[in-house]
Amino acid sequence: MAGSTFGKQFKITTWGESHGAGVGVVIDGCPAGLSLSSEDIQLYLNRRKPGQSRFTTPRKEDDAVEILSGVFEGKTTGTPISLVVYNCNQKSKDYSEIAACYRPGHADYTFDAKYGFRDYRGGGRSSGRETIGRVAAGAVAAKILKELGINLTAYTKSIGDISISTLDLAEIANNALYMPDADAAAKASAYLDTCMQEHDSSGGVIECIIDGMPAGIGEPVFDKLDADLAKAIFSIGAVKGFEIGDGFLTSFAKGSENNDAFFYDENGNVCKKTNHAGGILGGMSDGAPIVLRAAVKPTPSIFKAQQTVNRSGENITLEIKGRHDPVIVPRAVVVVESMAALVLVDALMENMSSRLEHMIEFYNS
Ligand SMILES: Cc1cc2nc3c(=O)[nH]c(=O)nc-3n(C[C@H](O)[C@H](O)[C@H](O)COP(=O)(O)O)c2cc1C
Ligand SMILES: C=C(O[C@@H]1CC(C(=O)O)=C[C@@H](OP(=O)(O)O)[C@H]1O)C(=O)O
Repeated sequence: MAGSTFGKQFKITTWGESHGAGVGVVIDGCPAGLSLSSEDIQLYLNRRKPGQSRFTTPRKEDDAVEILSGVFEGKTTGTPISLVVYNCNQKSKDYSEIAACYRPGHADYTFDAKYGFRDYRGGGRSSGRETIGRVAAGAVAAKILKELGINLTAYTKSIGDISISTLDLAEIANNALYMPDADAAAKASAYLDTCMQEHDSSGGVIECIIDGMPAGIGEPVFDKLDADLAKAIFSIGAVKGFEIGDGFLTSFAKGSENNDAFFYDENGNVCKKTNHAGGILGGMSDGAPIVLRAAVKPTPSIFKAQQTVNRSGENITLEIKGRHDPVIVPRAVVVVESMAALVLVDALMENMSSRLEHMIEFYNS
């Protein structure tokens, strides 16, 4: 199975299945000298782990991370960092019927079409559990970014048609939905309760704001910063839409409305009066905050009866059993933040070879 490796300089390979022994990641290309502990990583994993509230899968996992390599005396050594989380609460019996049929909206059919054989337990490799490796690596990337004064903040922007109308950052960690608006969180919770009573699920939108990114990061043409971010975010299961800045809304605007006017601030820095571009122009950061959004579809495994087919050529009615997220959005907030962090670290590393004068300065210093 190819495609489990992401990044060029700061490279990650995730591995593992939802009902296998465990899941994890190998990070290759992390610079030596970063202070790193399992607690740094655990803080991120705790935001993603199952069983956090009535709006997450009831599967009980601590998702406790172990650092197997690459860290010595509390600091990264520059060698591969291997991180593991053991699976402790698999209930594979729930998947005995799914082994012989295809859940609408999940990857069962396409896995069978490709490989002719699949680990059907818990969705195998296509489980949301695969994102543990991404988040563990994202925690390391975010720590590097912090050293450079770059900070990422992600939150739930909407659930169903209930959107935030305030951006109270202190509120994000106060509600189970990671919404920066207590009123919207209360309304969204009531909506999700109704969805759950109806044995249904909901989608929503995640927004991520990145502050402190210097201008000029990202490679023109194929490796544009926005293109790399799009690939990173689209690689998360259940993500069906991606936007930078005004995104799809730019199609309704006129050039005079959409262009962000430049001006010099009192220190002579180039600034913009608005940020419709979402912090990226020509595939390179423009110094304004990078603003991206991901649209997340409703959880495919719902308890409502659904029409599908089995592997014996029959049309059947499927009633899924098991433990599923009634909404993926809140658990995916930290996954989006982590994937964005991975892209930014990689782009910053790539950029170190963009100017001869920088190389001379570095090697002669
Ligand atoms: C954090 C996270 C949790 C998820 N939880 C579930 C779940 O409980 N049940 C489910 O059917 N799908 C869940 N998914 C979504 C599936 O993994 C995803 O829909 C599936 O792999 C098919 O991929 P696609 O939706 O991108 O086409 C989750 C995804 C993520 C990122
Ligand atoms: C356990 C997690 O979420 C799982 C994601 C998932 C899916 O199909 O994506 C299906 C369920 O798997 P299982 O039936 O094996 O418990 C969720 O519980 C996790 O993300 O850590």
